[in-house]
Amino acid sequence: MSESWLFGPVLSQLNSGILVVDTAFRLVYINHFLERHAKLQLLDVKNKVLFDVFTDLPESWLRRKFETVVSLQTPAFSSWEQRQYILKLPHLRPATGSSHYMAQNCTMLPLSDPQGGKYVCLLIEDATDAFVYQQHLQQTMAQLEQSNRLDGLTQCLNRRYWEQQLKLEVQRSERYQTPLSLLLFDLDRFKQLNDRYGHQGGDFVLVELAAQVKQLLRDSDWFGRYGGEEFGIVLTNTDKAGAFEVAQRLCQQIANTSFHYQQHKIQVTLSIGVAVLQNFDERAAEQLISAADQALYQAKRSGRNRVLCFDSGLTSI
Ligand SMILES: Nc1nc2c(ncn2[C@@H]2O[C@H](COP(=O)(O)OP(=O)(O)OP(=O)(O)O)[C@@H](O)[C@H]2O)c(=O)[nH]1
Repeated sequence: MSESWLFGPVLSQLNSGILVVDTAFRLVYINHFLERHAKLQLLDVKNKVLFDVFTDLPESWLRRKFETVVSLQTPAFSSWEQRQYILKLPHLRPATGSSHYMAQNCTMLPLSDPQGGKYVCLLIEDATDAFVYQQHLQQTMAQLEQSNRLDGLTQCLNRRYWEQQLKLEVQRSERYQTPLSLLLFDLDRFKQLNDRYGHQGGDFVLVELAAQVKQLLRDSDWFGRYGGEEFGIVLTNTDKAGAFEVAQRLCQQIANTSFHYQQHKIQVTLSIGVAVLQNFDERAAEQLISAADQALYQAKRSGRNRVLCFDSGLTSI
């Protein structure tokens, strides 16, 4: 008994693409799924060369694949992870991020007719759901990684990540014999500011200040929030003179800035401690922080709104 009554409806209802070519790459068959997605009719394309009908195909790759399938008489596969699609077909989903085309898992099957004619059948399975899911996952992972590094309020680096970078920079500095400096700065009389403008006013100043500071730094510097209103900057490839210059510019620029909060113009000043990497033992990063912290403490004690450097003695500029 012939089963053609069965195959016709099944092939036309199938939610996967079927395409058959002979050994000269002439189209023998496409099913309804492909007619619909590629906006073609089998009658119009039958006997035409595959690459003339689908002009975007990876021709030389596909020729090699099909020839191997015919000569070895074994199937070949291509997943969307290796090659997102073979046939450039639009997908039917509303928004899928970076791709407008259907991601595909493809199987290439060797076929023979009763007269011994050879063919390749390309089965195309729509894998766009898996592709979209993976994209969302990657985006979420990237966002997570980002938020793991940043301080939630000011969007500069959080202390943990900043300290990791400081340690790495100390090692790099040792390996390449380059100078490394550290600034620790703290807002002056920030408690008064909070008392006067409320905690939200204080937060506003921290956010705006961080944005200003970022603009003054190089991409290679590491700017992080060390604690409440205390921040640290690792200045790569920067010696004492360079670090002083950056610190002073920062100090002056912030002192000359007004932060506009509600109807208020808020002025703040910074005290900054500077330290330069001098030894390379395993506690070098901690010692550098401690030296900058001592300089910062002295800057506070000697009147605030100033830069002090820690070296053999504490030097004011
Ligand atoms: N708004 C706001 N305030 C914070 C935050 N973190 C810490 N603070 C406040 O910062 C203030 C720091 O006060 P102090 O350590 O006394 O220092 P100061 O008033 O800045 O005085 P000096 O450092 O001596 O100039 C405290 O009132 C903290 O509550 C924050 O995330 N947001």
